[in-house]
Amino acid sequence: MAESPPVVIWEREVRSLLNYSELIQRLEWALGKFSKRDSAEVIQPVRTTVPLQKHNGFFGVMPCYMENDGILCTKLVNFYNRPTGSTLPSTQAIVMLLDPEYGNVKAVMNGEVITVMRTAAVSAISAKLLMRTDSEVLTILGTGKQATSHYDVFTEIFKFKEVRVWSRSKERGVTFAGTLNGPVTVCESVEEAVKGADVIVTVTRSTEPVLFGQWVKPGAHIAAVGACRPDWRELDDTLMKQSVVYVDSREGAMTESGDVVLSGVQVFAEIGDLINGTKPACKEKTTVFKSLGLGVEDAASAQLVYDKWKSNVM
Ligand SMILES: NC(=O)C1=CN([C@@H]2O[C@H](COP(=O)(O)OP(=O)(O)OC[C@H]3O[C@@H](n4cnc5c(N)ncnc54)[C@H](O)[C@@H]3O)[C@@H](O)[C@H]2O)C=CC1
Ligand SMILES: O=C([O-])C1=[NH+]CCC1
Repeated sequence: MAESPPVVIWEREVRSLLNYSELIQRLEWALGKFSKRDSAEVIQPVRTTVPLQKHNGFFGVMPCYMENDGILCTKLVNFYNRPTGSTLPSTQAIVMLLDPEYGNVKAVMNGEVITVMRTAAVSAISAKLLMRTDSEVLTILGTGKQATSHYDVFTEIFKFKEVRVWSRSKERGVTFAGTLNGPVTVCESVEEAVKGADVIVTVTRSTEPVLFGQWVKPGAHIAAVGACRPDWRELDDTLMKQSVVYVDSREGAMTESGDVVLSGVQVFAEIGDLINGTKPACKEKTTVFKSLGLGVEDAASAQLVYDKWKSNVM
């Protein structure tokens, strides 16, 4: 009912309502709609970001309206470049689902779970579309929250023979390995971790390149998830220039991605173009999927949480 106060669906409940197979389906659907650039399907501007200079962070506002589907949503997200050793969280978020006709907020949800799960699910979609079918080795660079969700979804939906992980500190790598639901090889250096890898996920808070083209096997697929500011990098120019570059949003990449903007590469396609069949998947080439995170991904995920929550309470 329009007058009811918003329901609050928090961390544990959001986690229990989401699973990767449903999330992947919904996100493929949403990314395909986004790339049609049809305003009745999706209106989603590039995220507005307000610098929190004193705290080395950014406040992001991520609205999205899907008129044909009656979904109106916004995420509020704070993300920080915390100094090493800081115990403060690097991402905090809430997601609000609104009634587009009445204008009220229907639900307020924990946004951290949605953010870690939908980001990992979108990277998995990129790998489904762009990695070679004989891929055997997955490498994850970084050992934070996104590293965990990426490990979970990649090992759930693909069958890699080996998963490797690298952290700047070996000790953190070993601790991280102990938290996972499966085996992983902890590597001492990025070069060792990515040697011969078929799929590489970069989920660091680095602002300088950590992954260099000279180390990457030709034909590998890279899902680059960190470096979400125009002056931040995770990948070097060589890697960007030797790869076919896919993004979640062209406008987002040209505004927010240091790896795209500073290397001067051309974006080849959006992931939604692949889903819609309007651009090809160049699997035989080295491919980079530069992920920045979209409001439409949060909207589709939040609607899924809400639909499942409603079917549980009715
Ligand atoms: N593309 C997207 O949709 C999203 C991207 N992100 C970004 O993904 C990245 C990872 O996020 P979380 O896992 O939540 O962060 P986190 O703080 O949990 O983990 C970050 C990891 O990066 C490592 N790290 C920090 N500085 C580094 C450096 N200079 N070189 C190498 N490693 C370094 C840390 O040790 C840690 O392992 C962040 O940059 C975040 O802003 C977050 C949410 C969505
Ligand atoms: O999509 C998202 O929520 C974010 N992308 C970069 C930091 C947070």
